[in-house]
Amino acid sequence: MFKRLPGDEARNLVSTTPDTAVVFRPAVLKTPALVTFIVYGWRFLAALVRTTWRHPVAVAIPVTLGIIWNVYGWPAAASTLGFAVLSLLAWACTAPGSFARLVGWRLLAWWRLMSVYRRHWQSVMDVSGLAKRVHGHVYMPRLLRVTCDGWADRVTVRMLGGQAVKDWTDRIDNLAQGFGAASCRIALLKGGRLLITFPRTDPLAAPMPALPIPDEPTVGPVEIGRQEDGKPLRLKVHGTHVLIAGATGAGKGSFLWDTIRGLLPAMRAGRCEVWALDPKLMELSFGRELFQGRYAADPAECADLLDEAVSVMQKRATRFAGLQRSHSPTVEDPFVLVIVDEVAFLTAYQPDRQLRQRTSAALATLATQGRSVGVGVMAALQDPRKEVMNIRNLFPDKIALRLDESEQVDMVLGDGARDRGALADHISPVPELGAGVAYMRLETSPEPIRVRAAYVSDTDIRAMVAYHGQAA
Ligand SMILES: Nc1ncnc2c1ncn2[C@@H]1O[C@H](COP(=O)(O)OP(=O)(O)OP(=O)(O)O)[C@@H](O)[C@H]1O
Repeated sequence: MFKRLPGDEARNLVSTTPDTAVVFRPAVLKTPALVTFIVYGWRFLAALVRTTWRHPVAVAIPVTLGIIWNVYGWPAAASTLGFAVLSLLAWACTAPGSFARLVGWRLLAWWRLMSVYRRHWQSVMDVSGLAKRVHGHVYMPRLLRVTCDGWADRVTVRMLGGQAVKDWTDRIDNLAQGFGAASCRIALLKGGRLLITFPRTDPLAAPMPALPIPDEPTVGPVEIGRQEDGKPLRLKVHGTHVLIAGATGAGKGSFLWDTIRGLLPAMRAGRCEVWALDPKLMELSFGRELFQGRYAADPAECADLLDEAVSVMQKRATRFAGLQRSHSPTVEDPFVLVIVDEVAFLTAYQPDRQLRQRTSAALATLATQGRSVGVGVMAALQDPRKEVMNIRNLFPDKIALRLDESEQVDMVLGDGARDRGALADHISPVPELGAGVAYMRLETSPEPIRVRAAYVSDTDIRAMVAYHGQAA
């Protein structure tokens, strides 16, 4: 039915309305053969120039081999080809890193471009509604570039004029399924250009054991796990406040214990103190010796401890005023990290209204004034609604573990985070697959990143207590 017919036959295709009153007959215009040749010749030339411009190496190889064949005969061309292949193999075996960077990922990118993205581009754009039809003409977003690394394909796209980033973020599922990936992320590169990341593998699929305790005392970003691209996950705690939200069993405890583990040498050296508020009595009590008396579980004691932190903060602010604008941890003025597990117990579920208000006020004061004087807050909670945690916006860095509802993702990570690919409500509830997996949105980078915290077991916590005790 859709076969192209020569003009003479097309002219005879006649269709009518059901009552045969109106007859449709296609108009056939005869194009001179010369015009057709010129058009096809021009298109061929343009494609040749475009291909040479875009893929100079890929074009140079067959052209060089062709010249050698022509001048010296086919055995010389075959030997050159064999020598080149063997050299590449030797390079790949002896220096796989540089081979992958300079050749391997480029070849893979070309292969993925041809076999996946260019092949399915039109159909995926059409079906997902990203291509537009105006007066019978189809406008297609342009596929500009594909690059690869060990983790993902990164596809650069030019949007259609008039399209918004939201048009694309609304279709991340269509794009991922269309190109055979499990998920995808979308980021704006510059006006009109998007970078779409399609992960090929998942380095976070298996749980990670606890990381070694660092050798050097540091309060700088502490390594607590791995990022989706396989790079180490370093969490900044000094000079910020961190909010961690996740349903029960999502693995919030891992983030708390990994952070304490990373700070342990600094704690032992006296340059960092962790103050623990553990209203559930289940999480931080296990290593309470580490907190050197700054541990509270009873709500009234928690409020007292928070007031003490506020007083430390205010005294420092008075001393620092006019002398320094940022804090460097010392034994005299250590970095104080106030960790609050299940903060909602204190700010929302606490029946004593006065205590509730005192706790909320102290937390808000710390969160607004603490970071420049070396007092940080790391709070964990299950329910991120505003009624439960009305100061969640005071935390510059946010982590969303598995959440029960899709609306909760933006409540934790901020507006638009889920559209940008932070599918925290899709994280698996199976502990081996999903516990400790989270999306992070940092103050310094609005794009959410997928991460997994290492699992700190009870044995690891006991070892941490022993390590800390050695110095005392
Ligand atoms: N990083 C991790 N990797 C693999 N498994 C983990 C990780 N963190 C936790 N788990 C598993 O998930 C279980 C629940 O973890 P955890 O108690 O930390 O969750 P939670 O979010 O603190 O839950 P709750 O709010 O109920 O206390 C743990 O017993 C452990 O088996």
